[in-house]
Amino acid sequence: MKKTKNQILIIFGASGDLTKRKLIPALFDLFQQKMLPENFAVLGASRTKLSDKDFRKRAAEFLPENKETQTFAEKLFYQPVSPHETEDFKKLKKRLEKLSADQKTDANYIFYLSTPPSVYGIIAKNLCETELSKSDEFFRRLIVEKPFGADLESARKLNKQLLKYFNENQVYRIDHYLGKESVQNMLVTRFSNGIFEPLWNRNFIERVEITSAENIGVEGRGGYYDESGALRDMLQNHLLQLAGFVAMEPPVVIEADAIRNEIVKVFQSLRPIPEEKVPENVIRGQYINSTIKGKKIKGYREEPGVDNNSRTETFVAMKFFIDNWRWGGVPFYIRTGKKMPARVTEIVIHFKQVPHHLFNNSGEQGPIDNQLVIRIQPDEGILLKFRMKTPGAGFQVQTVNMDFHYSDLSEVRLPSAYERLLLDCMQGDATLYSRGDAVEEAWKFVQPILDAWKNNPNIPIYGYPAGTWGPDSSDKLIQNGDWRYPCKNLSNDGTYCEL
Ligand SMILES: NC(=O)C1=CN([C@@H]2O[C@H](COP(=O)(O)OP(=O)(O)OC[C@H]3O[C@@H](n4cnc5c(N)ncnc54)[C@H](OP(=O)(O)O)[C@@H]3O)[C@@H](O)[C@H]2O)C=CC1
Ligand SMILES: O=C1O[C@H](COP(=O)(O)O)[C@@H](O)[C@H](O)[C@H]1O
Repeated sequence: MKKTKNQILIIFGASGDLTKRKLIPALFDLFQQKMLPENFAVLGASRTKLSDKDFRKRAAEFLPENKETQTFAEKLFYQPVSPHETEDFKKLKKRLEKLSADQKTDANYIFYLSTPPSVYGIIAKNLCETELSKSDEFFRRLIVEKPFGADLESARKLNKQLLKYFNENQVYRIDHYLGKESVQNMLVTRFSNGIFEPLWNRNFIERVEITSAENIGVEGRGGYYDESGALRDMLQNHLLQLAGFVAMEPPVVIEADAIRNEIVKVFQSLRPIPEEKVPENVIRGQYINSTIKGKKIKGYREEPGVDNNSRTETFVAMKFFIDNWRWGGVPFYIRTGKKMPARVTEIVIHFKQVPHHLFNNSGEQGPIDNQLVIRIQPDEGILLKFRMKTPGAGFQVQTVNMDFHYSDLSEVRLPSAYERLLLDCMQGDATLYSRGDAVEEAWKFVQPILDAWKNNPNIPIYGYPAGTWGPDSSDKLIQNGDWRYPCKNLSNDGTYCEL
């Protein structure tokens, strides 16, 4: 087990939603698992004037009411800081010196940027100018929340700004999908088994399908989401990273740069989709009102903070290719959307047909679809679908499942993505964080789509009733309309399901 040095985590934007809903609970879990260093403190920093006591009270909102919570809360402190006030940063520095001495934490600092991205640059600048960004003796790290830019140009600008004040190896760009256990397991599945890798290429794989469906809507984040949309919010980052893990070559070693080098190579091999080809390769949709199980569900345009005439996509599906030796000619299909029938993220590897169909007229008809389904969430695990003989006379065939669920492992506890990522950063491991060049490559791929939608308002945005699998037009993207629908209990009309 790696050693975690004594340190302080400073959260900018600590009065916000992410801090109380994700960061504090993740830290509490680490505390409970005894994975925090012996001497550790959290210093919340945002403009709202709060005392340590107020901050502890807010932080406890998503924690259980017990003695452990009280002990944990004693590690939480607060300092009002406005990103533009240099005086505040001087006070912050003094407070950190005092806190390090009182809590015996040493002057190892992680600065977590959980504010609107518009102030990331000024915070980095002020940290540098107060000499908090570098130290010969102690580590100084910067975690940057998403979104990392809104397009290629702004992402480049942000990278440039941050790298003026911090070195690349100090910057941890968070993509919480990489912190998911089942995403990391993809590396192990692929590279520690002899059976998958020989098949993992264009000779045996017909297509790859990645779905990340959410049954929730924008949940009070209408203002942010309406400026963003599914392409920026999910596809440019989380889903392309998943594609990177599926498509990458084996890294030389399991270390940050070795893995990140392979991811960048995948992104560099993405075949650009020129603006004029966007309509045939990328389908966008927006949920409209509907009735599910007798309950009326609002359409996206009725959500608070959303423009009544909004043309922001809440669903996007895309077909693309990776032009390299391993994947030449294999289509990748990605789709993500809000207000879909279920919360499910999975990767489906569809294998090619057998060269000759011996059992064509026996039992199940139609093409054989051998699938390896990597379930990212919920019910993390791996499913292999293959055909076997139905017991009895003749050669009737049927498809069966070999199904592994993480929950089958006894005493297994899956850490949350934020828990894993925070601990990694505390230990100086950037493997599961995005590197600047990869983020820019991903934006480079997505940029022509943003341009096409901006420059050509005639490209349709299809409505889809809340609670369905997106617009019908997205079916035309994939061969034979053949998306996998990862659902068990379909409603009578065949559109709504629960896992
Ligand atoms: N919430 C979530 O589930 C997720 C959030 N994120 C990202 O995390 C970051 C924080 O999100 P979230 O906590 O939801 O946002 P909130 O709006 O809830 O909180 C933002 C925080 O930043 C501070 N802030 C707001 N405006 C400014 C400003 N102009 N200058 C300085 N500080 C400001 C606010 O505190 P104060 O006014 O006291 O300064 C507040 O503490 C964002 O970048 C978001 O995109 C990413 C993934 C998921
Ligand atoms: O980054 C984001 O991710 C969430 C989905 O995360 P998950 O871990 O629940 O799959 C999404 O709801 C949000 O819009 C987006 O900003």
